[in-house]
Amino acid sequence: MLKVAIIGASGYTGAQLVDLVHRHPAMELAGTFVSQSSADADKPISAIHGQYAHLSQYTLTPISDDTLITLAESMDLVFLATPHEASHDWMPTLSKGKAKVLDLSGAFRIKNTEVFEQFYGFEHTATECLDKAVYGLAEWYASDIAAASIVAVPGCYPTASLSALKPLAENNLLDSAVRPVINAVSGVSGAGRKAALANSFCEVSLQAYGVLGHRHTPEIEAWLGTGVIFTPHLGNFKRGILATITVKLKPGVTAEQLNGVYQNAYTGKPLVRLRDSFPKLDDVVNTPFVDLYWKLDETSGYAVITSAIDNTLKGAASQAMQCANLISGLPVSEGLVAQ
Ligand SMILES: NC(=O)C1=CN([C@@H]2O[C@H](COP(=O)(O)OP(=O)(O)OC[C@H]3O[C@@H](n4cnc5c(N)ncnc54)[C@H](OP(=O)(O)O)[C@@H]3O)[C@@H](O)[C@H]2O)C=CC1
Ligand SMILES: CC(=O)N[C@@H](CCC(=O)OP(=O)(O)O)C(=O)O
Repeated sequence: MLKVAIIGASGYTGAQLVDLVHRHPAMELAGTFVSQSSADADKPISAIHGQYAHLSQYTLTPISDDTLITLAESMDLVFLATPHEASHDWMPTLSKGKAKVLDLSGAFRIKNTEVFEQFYGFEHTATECLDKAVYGLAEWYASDIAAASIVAVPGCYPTASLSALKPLAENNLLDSAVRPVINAVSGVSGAGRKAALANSFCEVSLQAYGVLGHRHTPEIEAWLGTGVIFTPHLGNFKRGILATITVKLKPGVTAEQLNGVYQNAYTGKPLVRLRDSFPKLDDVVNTPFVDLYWKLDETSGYAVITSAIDNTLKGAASQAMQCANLISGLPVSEGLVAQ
């Protein structure tokens, strides 16, 4: 059995990982951690998340520098489900031993360190780790992930956006003069569990935010290889992301060609579902899938693609588990869906 620890286990994605690791046939959950000063220190996970009321055996232990060293030496896999800066600060210690580290934060997703100052508000100094980190978009970088010691699991909006756009970019179908336009709506769990006025029940009402300046714009652009216009929206629901993406294709691209490109990209990829109608959020909430559907107007060359995911699963925890499977030589969907 692979020995696994989760840091940030009380948060939305961390608790989701507790459940996934607990149910995984080849993994043993050997430690669940929170920050040193956590209000949830020493509580069982069952006391915080009612849906895990059956998991009272996992206690939330405050992390320390000594513990990080021990985890690096003794674990096979460590998941960091922590804020960007905590992941940034801890990665050098955690990645020194035998443990492979899967980081759900944004701290190691982009190679250009200027992005961190501009979009994340901190100076990136963990250069060696950043060099080593592999981007964990599981359907696209599987062989790199399998050989990695540090995986930067993609953000939720980038997962939805790149899953829809990579087949077009990789096959050189995008009209380079027109940026893809991504409009995406996320449930409030995307903002994490800690209280904030903007995310409180009476304040949330469908609204755009981060317009022309969200930190996921440089992440999408870095891994797509082209500029995009990305507009996130906060919706008054708990889970899920629905991204509606408008692209201009090169002259002469046909609907049949477009269908072929998606089929080729995702045949044999069990966690991508190519649909025959536009997916709705309920189709993917509480699942590890990304659902895609598209329509092309051959006359104008514009296509609209819809991508739907659960932000805490395919957008975070289950994609992290796909990466953990790949890094461990297991089938990518092990513990996620029955084949
Ligand atoms: N929610 C989502 O849909 C997605 C989240 N992510 C990323 O995943 C990571 C976790 O997100 P999410 O689960 O939503 O976050 P939450 O806010 O729900 O949970 C954060 C976890 O980290 C712990 N933590 C908080 N502050 C610190 C700190 N300074 N040092 C160490 N531990 C700390 C928290 O516990 P405590 O404070 O009690 O110690 C908690 O266990 C973040 O980097 C986020 O950006 C990525 C994709 C999607
Ligand atoms: C609704 C909401 O607030 N969503 C988050 C994105 C969550 C995510 O993917 O996070 P990271 O890139 O931070 O890891 C946001 O817009 O900041």
